[in-house]
Amino acid sequence: MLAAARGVTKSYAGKPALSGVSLDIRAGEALGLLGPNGAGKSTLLNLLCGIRTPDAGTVELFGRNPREPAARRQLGTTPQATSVPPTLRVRETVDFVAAHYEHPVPRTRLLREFGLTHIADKQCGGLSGGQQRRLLVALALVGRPRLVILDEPTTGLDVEARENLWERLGQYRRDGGTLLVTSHYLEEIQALSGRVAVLNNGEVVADGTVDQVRSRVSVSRVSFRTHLPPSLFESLPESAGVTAGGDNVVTVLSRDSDATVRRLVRDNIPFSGLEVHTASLEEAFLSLTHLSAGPETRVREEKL
Ligand SMILES: Nc1ncnc2c1ncn2[C@@H]1O[C@H](COP(=O)(O)OP(=O)(O)OP(=O)(O)O)[C@@H](O)[C@H]1O
Repeated sequence: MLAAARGVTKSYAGKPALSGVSLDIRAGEALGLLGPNGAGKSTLLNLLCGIRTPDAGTVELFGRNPREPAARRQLGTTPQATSVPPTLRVRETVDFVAAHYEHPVPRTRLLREFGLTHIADKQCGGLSGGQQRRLLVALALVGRPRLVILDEPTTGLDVEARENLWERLGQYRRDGGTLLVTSHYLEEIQALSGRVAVLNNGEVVADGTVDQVRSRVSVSRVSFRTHLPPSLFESLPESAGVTAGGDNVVTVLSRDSDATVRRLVRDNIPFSGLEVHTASLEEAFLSLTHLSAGPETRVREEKL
């Protein structure tokens, strides 16, 4: 195990951000940490990186207290709020960070892998938000860390840059690296990781493979065509959200699709074109964190 939190509690001004959180990060895995805004993801990462200390419980990094510099030697990280030095050039910044490590990735290779070669001579302050983000992730990897912890690495990147970044992180993992990453883009986490932990209100509400998390909530999409108003179906006891599509198609995100179908028939609901599908990870996640009981748009949003 490379890092762990055990029964960790952390409050800010008396308001709990984490309440008894336990999480192990095992060698070689990619763990996606998911959760709505304010769930406690950044707080947990900051504890694991030694930026903050827990009020109760213990945090370990490579078997040590993450506050010890020696514990962080094999850690690569990009906290959410980090910025690059505005007057240094990209290549100078890479060289500066690389100088802290015994066997850094050669600068030209790192810049090439992250698509930064053409801006090597630019001052960091003149980079776009997306270029800065890419540079920060490159810097997290320059020291060939055994564990990389990234807080929302793809925020502000366009689709192509996001894909490139995940490809690069996938390569890091195939090379034997361990990755802990938060993201609001569930599809990305799904593609990258074998394991997902879901945080909500400072507690781990699910932890397992993508399939396990999905089966734990076993949410299905029950779609059918009807002239009745979609809002009518929000009150179904097993409903975790309703969306209305074109052509009078209503989709109920159901925790028990059999019960939903039985109810439609029993209540003589006029419907046609019934389809039942397993929900996406995103929908399962929404159901877990009870967000989906709200307006229908929430179910459709790609970004949580
Ligand atoms: N420095 C701080 N001072 C006071 N409260 C804080 C501080 N940092 C976080 N919090 C609070 O702790 C809770 C958890 O915040 P945290 O940033 O860990 O969540 P998060 O899951 O990372 O959210 P996001 O996805 O928005 O980054 C929130 O209620 C937040 O307002």
